[in-house]
Amino acid sequence: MTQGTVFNKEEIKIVLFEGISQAAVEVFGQAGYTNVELLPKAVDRETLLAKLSGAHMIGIRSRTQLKQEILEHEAASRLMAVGCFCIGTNQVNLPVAATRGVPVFNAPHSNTRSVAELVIGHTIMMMRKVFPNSMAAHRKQWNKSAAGCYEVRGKTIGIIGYGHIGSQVSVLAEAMGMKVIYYDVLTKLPLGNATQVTSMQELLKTADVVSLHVPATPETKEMMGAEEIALMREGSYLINASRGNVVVVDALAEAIRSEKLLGAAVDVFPKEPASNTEAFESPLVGLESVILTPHIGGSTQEAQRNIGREVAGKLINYCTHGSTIGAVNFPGVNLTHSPNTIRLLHIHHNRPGVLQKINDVVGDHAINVLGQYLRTTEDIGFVVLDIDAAHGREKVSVIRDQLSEVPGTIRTRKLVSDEEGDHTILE
Ligand SMILES: NC(=O)c1ccc[n+]([C@@H]2O[C@H](COP(=O)([O-])OP(=O)(O)OC[C@H]3O[C@@H](n4cnc5c(N)ncnc54)[C@H](O)[C@@H]3O)[C@@H](O)[C@H]2O)c1
Ligand SMILES: O=C(O)[C@H](O)COP(=O)(O)O
Repeated sequence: MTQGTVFNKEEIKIVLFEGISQAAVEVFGQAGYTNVELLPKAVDRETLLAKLSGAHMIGIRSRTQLKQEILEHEAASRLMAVGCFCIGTNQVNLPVAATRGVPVFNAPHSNTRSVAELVIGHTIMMMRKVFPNSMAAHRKQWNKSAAGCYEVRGKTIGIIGYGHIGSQVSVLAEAMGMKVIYYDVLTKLPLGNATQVTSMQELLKTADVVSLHVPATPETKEMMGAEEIALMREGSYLINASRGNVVVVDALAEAIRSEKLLGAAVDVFPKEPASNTEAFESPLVGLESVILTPHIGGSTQEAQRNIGREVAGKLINYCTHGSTIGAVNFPGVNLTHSPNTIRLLHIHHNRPGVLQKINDVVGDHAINVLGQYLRTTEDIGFVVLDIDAAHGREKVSVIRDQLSEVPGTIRTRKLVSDEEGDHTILE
């Protein structure tokens, strides 16, 4: 019989990469998770593997790539959950994480306002040529001129992707007197006086400023190439604060050089430096009507603090209670305290017969099951069994061992609660 390894909360190893907010460490600490290492930046592959070794949970932002090779590496064998302390989760191979029994959590809302504000800032800065004039002034050159400078009032902003960020850009842009049109693959409720258009082509032909707010998917990869830029109005502007590979950067650079576009603002790039010490390279470097920002759309104190709290909370809920609410690659089961129970988590491939086998194992033992939960996605099944602690840990360990033998099992975990129902020990 395998008893499994017992970990108290303070033994759960948590590594946070990429300068995640101290607020996360505080939230972990308040919940009893004190073994937290906070690294200031993204690390190279070797350091990543070294830090992963023995880690139960890790936190990353957009730079750390958790590819199949990393997730399947021996160093990641203890990895129980991943927190993306940002919105995007495209840096993680989500299906592989799921089939390793590793739920991935993110913060889908916490930095959206920060991005929307930056986009509005970019819009005004571009249309008033603030950056080239400011840089000239720093060189002691006085460029007082109205040439090529415009108010945003009365102009049309075209938003591609009307989700959490796009819709907030819509509200802020309208408050400044802009007309808002948007294109989305889904029918979205228009906020204020915004209007949904039926094709991206229509939007590109109409808008004075085009702002991209789509996720990184195979469909959005290079969705703004030379052909699409050619459809844009002469002398219009493009903003990309979504993901770098949504735009073909060479095509954008060419459109700026030919003055087809009067300006652009770009916060995300197909290739971004892994750390602040690495040089930034892009075909857009040196084009002064392009505002370049180093992927700082969500980089505000407010956003980072909120993200730190939100994602740390989700990881704690998973570790302590097995709750997967908010996971992007896993069936969502909302679990809380359950006094005097031993909770078994069974993660399995979602294929016919697994559930029957689980029930057979449980049925073979005369036990009092206080709660049973099941959620599935297309690929993954997640069963939670709350067993009366009166049956004792030994007996439940036998059941766990048998459940681990069920064909299709990915992973099992055992959480033992105290009288208050806090699952303090993980085996
Ligand atoms: N620059 C930054 O620092 C920063 C910060 C946060 C988020 N982001 C990025 O911003 C993007 C949007 O974030 P969000 O929170 O608004 O996402 P969201 O999921 O709320 O919204 C995305 C919208 O895009 C739509 N969409 C998907 N595919 C599309 C397509 N092919 N054509 C048109 N519309 C499409 C969806 O239907 C959805 O409405 C993501 O890529 C995210 O990673 C960047
Ligand atoms: O996906 C996100 O939330 C943004 O791209 C921000 O990423 P960051 O946390 O690496 O700044």
